[in-house]
Amino acid sequence: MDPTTAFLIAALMMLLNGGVLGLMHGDLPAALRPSAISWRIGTLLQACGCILFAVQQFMPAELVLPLGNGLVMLGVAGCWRAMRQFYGLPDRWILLLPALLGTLGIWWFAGPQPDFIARIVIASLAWCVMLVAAAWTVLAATRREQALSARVLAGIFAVLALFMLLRGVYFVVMPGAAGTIVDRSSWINALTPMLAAVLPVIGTTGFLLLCSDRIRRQWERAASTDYLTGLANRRTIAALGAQRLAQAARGSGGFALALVDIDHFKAINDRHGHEAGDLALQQVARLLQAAAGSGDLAGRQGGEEFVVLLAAAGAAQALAAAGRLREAVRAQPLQLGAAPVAITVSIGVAVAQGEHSLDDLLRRADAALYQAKAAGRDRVELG
Ligand SMILES: Nc1nc2c(ncn2[C@@H]2O[C@H](COP(=O)(O)OP(=O)(O)OP(=O)(O)O)[C@@H](O)[C@H]2O)c(=O)[nH]1
Repeated sequence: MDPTTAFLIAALMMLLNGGVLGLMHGDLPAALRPSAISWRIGTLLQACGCILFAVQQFMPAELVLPLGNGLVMLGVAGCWRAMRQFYGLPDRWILLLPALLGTLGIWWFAGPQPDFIARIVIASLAWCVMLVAAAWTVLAATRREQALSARVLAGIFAVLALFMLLRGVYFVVMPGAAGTIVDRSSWINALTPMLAAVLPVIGTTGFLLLCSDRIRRQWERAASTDYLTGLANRRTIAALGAQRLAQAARGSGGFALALVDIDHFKAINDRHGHEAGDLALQQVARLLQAAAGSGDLAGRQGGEEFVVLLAAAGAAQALAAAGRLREAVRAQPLQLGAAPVAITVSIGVAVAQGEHSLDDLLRRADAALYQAKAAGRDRVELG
């Protein structure tokens, strides 16, 4: 296929893909929309640039080359910006610098000082800088958010950067290979529009997968954690507790459960307001999590009641761990303005003894908690 037709087909594919992303825009969560808009603008600019490349024989070179290259490079900058927005990184005007410098260089070597090789080198460099930066943005983020789609997208950026680099080197090493980028005699010119279409076409699919992966993770997090404290919620505790109970029943590791209840919590709400009550819950959650051992898991059971799954070999170890939880909460009063509010917790502990139901263990811990409350609160009892 000749490069002109290839550029036109590539532009059409880019516009169609941008259009699909546009149709899905309303379904994306508000937080992802700015990034999706930047990606769409990026694909649109690249498509416009490709159309100009396709019709470059019919227009003056000093106009069409800086304009076409400028549009494509700004489009790549748009995709890079989209990635930064996706990962919550700040907007920086410097993101536009490679595209602007590249356009300026191409204008200079198309008009005042015509030089095909210089134009290719400048365009290759500008592309490489932006693509490597975009790949780096995505790869750095995948350390926090491990998504296969992110790796695929980073791979697309990296492969394109490599192609642009090799293309630049090819034209420098083979100076007579072609006179323009739509010259049919060069095989690399036939490949260029196809590879230029990879980012706005395949990359758009990767971008949509990235969005759907982010949405799935957010839903999973929302379904498994408590919205107020960020701890595991009752559903997660039930699932993980049942797992650990089964492991303990098979003899692989001891397991105990601590049911932690804030003392006189209603009084905090009544005296200082519901918001202060929420702050108290958040503080207790933080302290329990910090005091829990590496193999333990703290969760919010509901209201002012927490559960800590303890990797404890026996009653003595479980009581010691629960004692540390109680001390940690007691040691840090809630700072509400000038007056610190003392917070204590009562804890009921139950050690797994071959039960097969977490509810049985919870019932024992609840009975122990009742004893702790009845015995004056701020204490630990074994069930
Ligand atoms: N601020 C706030 N309060 C909550 C939340 N969930 C439950 N509560 C309140 O927690 C209080 C629980 O009070 P009670 O069950 O009487 O227990 P208590 O005052 O802690 O007394 P003891 O457990 O006997 O020491 C009620 O006033 C609930 O309204 C919440 O998410 N935020």
